[in-house]
Amino acid sequence: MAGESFTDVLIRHWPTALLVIFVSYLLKNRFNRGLNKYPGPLFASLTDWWRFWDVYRRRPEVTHIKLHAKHGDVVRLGPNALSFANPKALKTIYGLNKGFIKSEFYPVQQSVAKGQRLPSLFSTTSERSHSQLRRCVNSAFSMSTLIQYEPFVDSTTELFLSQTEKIYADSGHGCNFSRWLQFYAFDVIGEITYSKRHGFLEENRDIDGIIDYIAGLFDYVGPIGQIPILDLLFLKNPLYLLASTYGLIDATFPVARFAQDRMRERLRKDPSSTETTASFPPTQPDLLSKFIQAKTNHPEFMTDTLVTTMAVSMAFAGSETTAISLSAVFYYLLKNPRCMQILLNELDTNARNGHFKDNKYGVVTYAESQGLPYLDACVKESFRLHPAAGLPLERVVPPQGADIAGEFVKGGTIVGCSAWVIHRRKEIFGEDVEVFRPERWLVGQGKYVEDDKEREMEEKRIKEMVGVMLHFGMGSRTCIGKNISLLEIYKLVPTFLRRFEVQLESPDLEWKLHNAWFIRQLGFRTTFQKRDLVQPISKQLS
Ligand code: HEM
Repeated sequence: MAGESFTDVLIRHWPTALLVIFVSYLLKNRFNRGLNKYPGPLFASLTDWWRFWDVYRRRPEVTHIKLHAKHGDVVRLGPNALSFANPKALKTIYGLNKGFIKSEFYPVQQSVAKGQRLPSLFSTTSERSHSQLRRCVNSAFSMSTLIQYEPFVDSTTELFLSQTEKIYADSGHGCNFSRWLQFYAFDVIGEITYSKRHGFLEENRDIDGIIDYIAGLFDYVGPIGQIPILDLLFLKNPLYLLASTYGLIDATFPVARFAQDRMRERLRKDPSSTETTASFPPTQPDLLSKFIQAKTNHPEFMTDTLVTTMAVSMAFAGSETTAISLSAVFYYLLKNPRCMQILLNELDTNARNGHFKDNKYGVVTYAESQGLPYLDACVKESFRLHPAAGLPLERVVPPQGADIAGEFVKGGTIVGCSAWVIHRRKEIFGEDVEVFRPERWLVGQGKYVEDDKEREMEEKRIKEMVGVMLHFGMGSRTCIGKNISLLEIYKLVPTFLRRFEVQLESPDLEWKLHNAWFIRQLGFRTTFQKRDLVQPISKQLS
């Protein structure tokens, strides 16, 4: 034994040595940055595989709600990850200039074209390039620009209505409504971005498998994003990307391919440059034309690759999320016939009073939809109960550490809030947080309020609810496409309900939720019957 070197001892006792290393690793994780003081599942404090497994089982939002109900406002979800349920945490974690950056969860979502990662506005963790890019493209998403996109939404909406009538209402066939709404949302984004629909609605199928591809990617992103380094073994494997760069395999995402084709159609090569300039501007400015304009305005920053990335990320960030939110509004209305009836009354009364201009096809303008308070309450209530993003929006605490809702958290810790948890805070939203009750968004809860003081208090109550809603995120990384999605939702819901009577195929069945970062709904099947469009009284009299 004497004279035996340390290496010899290690080799001879390798099982014990491995065990010691493993236990030390777990203990290091357990006491990481002093996070052992926070409650949560024991396994979560030892390894990120706990949250990987939880997300992989597809209902992590239920776990998060239960954990916060059991342990309170701060729960440990990983060796280096905390979830906050206190709405006071929102301002610190997502507030402007607070120094919190997106975690490594986000780059897992980067798409790939010709072997190159495409860091997008959504997925970049660099605050510097994010703010530069956001400045370049912000105006394309402003409220005042919105009006330019309305004709695109109208044209896809008219197709959606006629196809619904032809394929479902006339035949009496049942419809996978969430899928049908996915086709709608993807086609609208195609039209707003490129003035060209992907063609899902025309053909009633997932063309080039684009929708299933994106769904599969989100299925991947959810769990892999809990241990982001795993991404280097799979989709961002350096060898795979290298092979793709040299054209040995094609790792280009189908949505990226669609975008590249549209870019080629739109652009011509400037002979004096390797970059491109716009050639065939569309008659109606679309997002792509605005991104190309941003390149002309900011040549020092915007490149062709960034223009393509912006276009691709519109489909990634804007289609599934909008489809999910549309499904939620229809589903909750169908499950709550009382609310559906109030909304139908609101639509029919307004139609009789001549509020809507289009009484042939029933398409409601965005401006008209803003005069429908019960519709507004139903949309807000759906966003509250079913926010599309189903995981905490992760951020990394700046190096100096930060005080978050009364807790000092060390720099480098991953922190976040989940909209599914925040939107169920009883002190903000009321005791009945699990109930779909649009009236909570109305002054006086839908009853007439005479007293000014009471009205003021009611407005304050609603403002407080609005202030903590996290469905579009918050702060500098808040959803840039919010106005576009609201344009779609506020137009489609009333338009569709004017034209069709919607029924659940099996009223007693619940839908099934599938949390793949965004929470898709499965098994939401409906039937449609044509409704006679309610006409203005003036027209009926003449
Ligand atoms: C109801 C529909 C939508 C929902 C619920 C939604 C939700 C969100 C959320 C929660 C974030 C913040 C993510 C985070 O902080 O981690 C976000 C960011 C973003 N969304 Fe949306 N979104 C919707 C529609 C859209 C649309 C239609 C587009 C594009 C046309 C879009 C493009 C983006 C982009 C580019 C970002 C990143 C913004 C940035 O970091 O500056 N979204 N969205």
